[in-house]
Amino acid sequence: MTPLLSARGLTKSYRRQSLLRSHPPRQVLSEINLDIEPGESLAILGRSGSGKSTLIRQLLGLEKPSAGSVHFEGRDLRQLSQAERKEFRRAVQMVFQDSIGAVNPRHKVGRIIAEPLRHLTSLTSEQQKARVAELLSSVGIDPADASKFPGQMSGGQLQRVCIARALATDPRLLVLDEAVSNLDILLQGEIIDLIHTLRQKTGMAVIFITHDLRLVRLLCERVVVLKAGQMVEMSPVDDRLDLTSQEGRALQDAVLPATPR
Ligand SMILES: Nc1ncnc2c1ncn2[C@@H]1O[C@H](COP(=O)(O)OP(=O)(O)OP(=O)(O)O)[C@@H](O)[C@H]1O
Ligand code: NI
Repeated sequence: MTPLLSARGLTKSYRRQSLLRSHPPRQVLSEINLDIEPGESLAILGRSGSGKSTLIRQLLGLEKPSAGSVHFEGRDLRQLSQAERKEFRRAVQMVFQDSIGAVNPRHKVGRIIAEPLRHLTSLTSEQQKARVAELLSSVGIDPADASKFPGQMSGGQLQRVCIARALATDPRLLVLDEAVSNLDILLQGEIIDLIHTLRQKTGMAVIFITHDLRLVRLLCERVVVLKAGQMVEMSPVDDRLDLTSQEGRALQDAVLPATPR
């Protein structure tokens, strides 16, 4: 089956600006090869600064890689037609870590969630309103809050608004970049149940960027470990989650509670 997304030789360097002298560009992703299969659930682990968000920005066509390519259902992102790009935007949705920065503070919650419906679907405004109410309820927010501004919502509520927005177009791939880590445990459970149900209902694939190995074990079938921009491990996830690479083991040991001495 054709992968949803296929990265080959994905490399990214950033020019380091400095007034005094020019530095050689810094390579932060090196030669990543990764396929995302329809319906799968993949975790991307790695220390802070290891390249997780940079990898996602390349995979989602939000940035141009310095080398390598990304294919969406077999089509090179660089050669998508207008219509194919619109379909790509509809099918692949993302929730960023920083939801406050991801919304327009002057737009009401209902308009924020309806954004992708307006640009990427042909729903009438009545149908959009109904879909927004359905989405708000599905993330545990009162549909009446559609008339609130972001400034009237808590951080956790806003994060759920962003998750609702990402789910608005029934995506085939949802990317969550540390998107539940700052929700309280109860809310995390509700969002994880929602994603689990959606995956069963619609076959939606999910990529979790997370430091939370509990989440990986609960929801993911495969895990990729990044270290300084390189993929150092790709393993299946079973209930034990036994990472094999040195970096994977270090991440695992770092989070397991120290065994009582
Ligand atoms: N626009 C940019 N310009 C220069 N360097 C960048 C840019 N974006 C990311 N980097 C660098 O690339 C490396 C990877 O950053 P990235 O945000 O992908 O890490 P991460 O794994 O998502 O980290 P975290 O877990 O803290 O979110 C970091 O060293 C970062 O400083
Ligand atoms: Ni990140």
